[in-house]
Amino acid sequence: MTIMLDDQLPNRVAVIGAGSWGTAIAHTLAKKNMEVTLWARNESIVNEINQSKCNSKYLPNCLLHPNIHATTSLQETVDGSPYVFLVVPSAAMPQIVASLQSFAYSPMTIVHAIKGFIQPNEDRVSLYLQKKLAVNEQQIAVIGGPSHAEEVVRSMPTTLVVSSPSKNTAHKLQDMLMSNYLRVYTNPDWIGIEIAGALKNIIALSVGMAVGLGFGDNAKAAIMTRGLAEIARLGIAMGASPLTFSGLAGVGDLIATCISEHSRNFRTGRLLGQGMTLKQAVEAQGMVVEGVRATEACLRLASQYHIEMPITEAVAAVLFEGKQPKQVVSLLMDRDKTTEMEEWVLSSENTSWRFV
Ligand SMILES: NC(=O)c1ccc[n+]([C@@H]2O[C@H](COP(=O)([O-])OP(=O)(O)OC[C@H]3O[C@@H](n4cnc5c(N)ncnc54)[C@H](O)[C@@H]3O)[C@@H](O)[C@H]2O)c1
Ligand SMILES: O=P(O)(O)OC[C@H](O)CO
Repeated sequence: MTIMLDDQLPNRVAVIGAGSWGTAIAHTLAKKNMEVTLWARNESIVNEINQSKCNSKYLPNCLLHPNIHATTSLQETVDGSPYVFLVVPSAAMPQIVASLQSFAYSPMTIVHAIKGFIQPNEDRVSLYLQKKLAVNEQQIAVIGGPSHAEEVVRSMPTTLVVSSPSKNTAHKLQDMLMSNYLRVYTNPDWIGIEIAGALKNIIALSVGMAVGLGFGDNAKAAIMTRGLAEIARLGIAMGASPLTFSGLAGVGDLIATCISEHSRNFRTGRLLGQGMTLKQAVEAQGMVVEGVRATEACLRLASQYHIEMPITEAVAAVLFEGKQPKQVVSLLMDRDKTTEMEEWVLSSENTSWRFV
């Protein structure tokens, strides 16, 4: 394996967000000999990380690398760091960005690992960063792919995908993150990676509901497959490459999220299927459930781009219209008959295999 030598990696990096994924990314970078400053908004989490090398709320029973120093000061976190990893829930972004603006932060490279859109305009995170910070697209990168923090922090084999309009940045990130248990691919389609990462959470909610209702593997496979079809339809309309949806950020992350006990989205859906209210099911996680906000954002995007998204609509009916998961099954099963190939007809110039 050709991996960049330690002296070619930055000495210092910053990670904003000490939840599960921010902490796991900080640990990963620290293990590659980088000094990591990790921002948490909560003083008790900062103290626990600095004193006991633990983040017991988000990653219980994990010993974190000593190269991690936590702080509640955002300015201290980013000062002198050429790479800033942004790993907070999408809902926290306006607040974080406003704080960065308050000390006229001018970043070198921002790498985000956020799987959601920024409301009220349903911006992709990279677009939001360009609008709000003094940063051009060459200075932004995104991390996607099937990656539960709980497994990464335990050095369990995992793949990620990184993307940036700057090829150098993508390759640098690949070197910064890659190790004998973490294999990192590059992919030039950062639009597709952002969209796939946000939308798979909606499908995981839906698979969770099906499991909560007692349905079987046929239903899970159907929702994942047709879910991927609707993710790809919207993604392609928004400028993504169709190929990304068959890659790690697409089908890879969809599988990891829809089948895993680690997934907060899957577990929330399952509790909804078992009869809990949305509030109860989300509170039971104690962590972010990005799929709820993504459903709202996705419905607006689907309407803007004139894309049919029946599974997302069914999830929205449960989340926001008080419908029971059992009631929306017929919304999906009783629709007009159709062809499986319709998205390709929409997306391809190749007419040789169309049913026309
Ligand atoms: N957990 C994973 O395995 C994983 C993997 C890949 C991507 N992600 C994505 O990473 C992002 C962060 O998720 P996470 O799993 O680390 O979340 P989490 O729920 O584990 O932690 C969220 C962190 O953000 C903080 N936070 C919440 N609201 C905030 C606010 N308004 N301002 C500042 N901080 C706030 C919380 O205190 C907490 O430290 C999400 O978009 C998620 O989809 C998560
Ligand atoms: O726990 P979830 O549902 O937010 O999913 C975590 C990651 O995105 C899986 O790749």
